Amino acid sequence: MLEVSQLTRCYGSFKAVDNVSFTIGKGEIVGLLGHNGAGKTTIMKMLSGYLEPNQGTIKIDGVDLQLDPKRVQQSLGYLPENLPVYPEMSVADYLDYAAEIKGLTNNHKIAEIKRAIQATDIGAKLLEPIANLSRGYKQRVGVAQAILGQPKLLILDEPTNGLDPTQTDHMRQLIREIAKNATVILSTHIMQEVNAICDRALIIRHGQLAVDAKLETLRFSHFLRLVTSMNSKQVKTLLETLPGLESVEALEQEPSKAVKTPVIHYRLKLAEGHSPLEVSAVIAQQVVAAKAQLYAITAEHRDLETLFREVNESSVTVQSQEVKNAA
Ligand SMILES: Nc1ncnc2c1ncn2[C@@H]1O[C@H](COP(=O)(O)OP(=O)(O)OP(=O)(O)O)[C@@H](O)[C@H]1O
Repeated sequence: MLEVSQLTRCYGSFKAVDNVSFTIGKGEIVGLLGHNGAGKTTIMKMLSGYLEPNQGTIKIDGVDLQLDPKRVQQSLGYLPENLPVYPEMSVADYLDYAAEIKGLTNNHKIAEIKRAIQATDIGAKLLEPIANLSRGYKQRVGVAQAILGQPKLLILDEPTNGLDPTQTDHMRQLIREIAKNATVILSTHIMQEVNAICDRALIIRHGQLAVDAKLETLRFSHFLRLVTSMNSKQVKTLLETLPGLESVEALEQEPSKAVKTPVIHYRLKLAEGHSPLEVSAVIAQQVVAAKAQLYAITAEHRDLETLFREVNESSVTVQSQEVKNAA
């Protein structure tokens, strides 16, 4: 659906976006994350055709944005960070104007405006001047103009910026609804946002793509929890030979001999490049084959805030295997 290849953009001698490549499939909701100044808005502006890259290409459904900007722009919707809304215009007039710019005409235009009003629930505000709207309603008007014409790709720059918790909730529901028929890329520096609505995260650090992975992959840490009746000596012997494991740590005291079937918790560190599911399956087989009790084996979950901090403070880079394979 969206193919971005080696995208680079400089402001004077400063490289704001540096050789960024990724692809996004149909129906995905992808979060573009990064600290203030990381380069998110610059990427969004290039994806929307508002800003030209110095290098690289952007293709939507195989069509190059630079070679055929009009055609590509008709299939995308863009909510910019700062809405270019005209304060003196009423909501209805503004949507009519936005629909004309998108090339919509006659009955199709009217039907599309109605659909966008309904989807964003702004029917009660149609005759209000935009200047009188709350921040949340302005944002909804911005989304309404972005979804006119049923774009295949929706680019949302900080869609919940400045919204209160209720408005944020509404906006997230709306994005999920829109994603049923479109691919969505949204920028944010709020990790809960990504947790709440995205399938995948791209983390930008100093203009470069540091992480491109599905959320389910990012949430896995490199640790497994094993609960078994085996004592630590048995566990170490059994698991020593497993290539997928780096270390084993017993988390609880060995029980006294008086207890018939001990229950011992272990934390196992996965070796680099090994999938938690794969290694868990092998461990489960080994424990059962040794005729010991297997009470539980689970992957520890990592919180995304920690990952985000690590990525920004160090040189952590993550490219998940699924994403690489899909590319
Ligand atoms: N028009 C411009 N001229 C010069 N420098 C710019 C311009 N626009 C952005 N920059 C710089 O490029 C870098 C990336 O900016 P960008 O707005 O893309 O970051 P961002 O990740 O969207 O940040 P934020 O989260 O604060 O919105 C920043 O260092 C910024 O100061």
